[in-house]
Amino acid sequence: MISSVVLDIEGTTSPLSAVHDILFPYARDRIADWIGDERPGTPEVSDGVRELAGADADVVATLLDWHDQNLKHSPLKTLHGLIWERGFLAGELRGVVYPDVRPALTEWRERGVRIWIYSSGSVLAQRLWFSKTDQGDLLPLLDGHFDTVSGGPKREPASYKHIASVIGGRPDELLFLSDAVAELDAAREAGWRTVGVSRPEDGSPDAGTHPAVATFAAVPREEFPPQP
Ligand SMILES: CSCCC(=O)C(=O)COP(=O)(O)O
Ligand SMILES: [Mg+2]
Repeated sequence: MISSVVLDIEGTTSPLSAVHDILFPYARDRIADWIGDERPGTPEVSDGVRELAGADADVVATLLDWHDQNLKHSPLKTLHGLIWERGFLAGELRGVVYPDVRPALTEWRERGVRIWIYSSGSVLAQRLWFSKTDQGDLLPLLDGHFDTVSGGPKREPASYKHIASVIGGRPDELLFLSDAVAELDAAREAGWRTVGVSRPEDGSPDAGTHPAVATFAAVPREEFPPQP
């Protein structure tokens, strides 16, 4: 029986375009000024960049290069979250989720299933994203969040073993939903159940050897606890 569902964001709960066309450019435009003006988080982000890229690395150039390559390095994702926080608080940004997400999360919770987010976006960014969506505040439907700092890299089976040890339950009681086959492969290698989300709107690749759905409404419920 499924006890927890763990959800990716980009391409799974939310359109790729909302992240790539809105969030990412918003952050890129502000990276140089944020570091140059030493705004909050700058020392930690800069230390993290130098740790990964070398002590002599040009911090801003490295961050911009990582951003342009869509690398998921934690210092960049931390900085994204800090920049987006300003945007959310100023009302310039808001979360976007597919219409099938809220009804599914509500139903799964009614069945007693716990729901978690695991994204490369920082936990700060995730919480902002789900607290101010076009469908209202979804945070009350979520049990917790993992990012690359608290969960580890998303393509490593060890990350899923670690998350399992935090949320509890046998691996085969845990279901991971993602649009990325490499992430699904890593979760399956850790013993989890997997469902690939291939959203036609996103032009998502198919889910390889994983069961695939186009919306959360189609996620098979046979292994979920019954509805009360
Ligand atoms: C609102 S979190 C922003 C998503 C993000 O920064 C990202 O890199 C997408 O990663 P995901 O693991 O959700 O595919
Ligand atoms: Mg994704």
